[in-house]
Amino acid sequence: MSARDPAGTVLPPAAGDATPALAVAGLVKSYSGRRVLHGIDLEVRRGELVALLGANGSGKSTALRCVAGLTEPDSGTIRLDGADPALLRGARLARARSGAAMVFQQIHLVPRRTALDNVCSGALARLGPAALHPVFFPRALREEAMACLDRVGMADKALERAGRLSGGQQQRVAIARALCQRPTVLLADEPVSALDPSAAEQVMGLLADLAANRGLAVAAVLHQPGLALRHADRVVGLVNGGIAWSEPADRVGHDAVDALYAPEPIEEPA
Ligand SMILES: Nc1ncnc2c1ncn2[C@@H]1O[C@H](COP(=O)(O)OP(=O)(O)OP(=O)(O)O)[C@@H](O)[C@H]1O
Repeated sequence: MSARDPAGTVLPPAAGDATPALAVAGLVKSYSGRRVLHGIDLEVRRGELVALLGANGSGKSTALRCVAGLTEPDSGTIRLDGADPALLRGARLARARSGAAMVFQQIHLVPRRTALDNVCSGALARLGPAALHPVFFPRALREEAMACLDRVGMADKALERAGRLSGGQQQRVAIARALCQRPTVLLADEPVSALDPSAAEQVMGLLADLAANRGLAVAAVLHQPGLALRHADRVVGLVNGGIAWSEPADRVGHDAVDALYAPEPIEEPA
């Protein structure tokens, strides 16, 4: 079990804690008989931001969705904090699953509700369906949600309706909502694709900060190699459902990035 601060955020591990927050091995997934993931291996440690790059259809989102439990893999193992959700049932399964929170390009806040109420709903997995309705939000949850908003620099917008916030602000609120789930692993699927360059830099800086200073393990699918190289600790390149390379960000060369997006050679007729 990871150590947490009073607001529930994971703290950096004690020296010597070798269990990766996320360990994926041999992940295989097919849709309608067509294999789209060919045995993915991926580890993300607490304190680390890993960016996944690859062309459209290379399997990045499918890999994240398998980790989040939104898609069932054909085979392979996924361990969250050392536990394999596929082997768990009931409350233990729910606890393991809530260890991985996800944010998306489409932010999916409830626009009529305040930022604070949206963040409180991140506790749904812990508190049950009652957490869906603001009338039932306990005071301690509201305080925790405020701490999460503060962490993403949005405390001053807590009582603003979510629909009135800018795209970048909404994504920050969505990240705060994910934090309110008290995850160890934060999965971000194209978190900045809908944002302007300045907001994208800020949100990526926030994700890097949550990894470096809050001990979260962050895996982010990105379509902007520059953002990946600037903010990630490690970059993983996917090609056709397989991992082509995995390197510390400061060792990734332009050629390796360009190769991910090279068009498939057109086969000449015989
Ligand atoms: N629900 C689904 N049903 C059928 N095929 C799917 C489904 N989801 C994804 N695929 C297919 O799986 C392959 C990998 O898709 P995936 O969305 O994981 O790729 P991606 O790298 O995230 O792409 P993009 O950058 O375009 O979002 C694609 O060929 C896609 O068409």
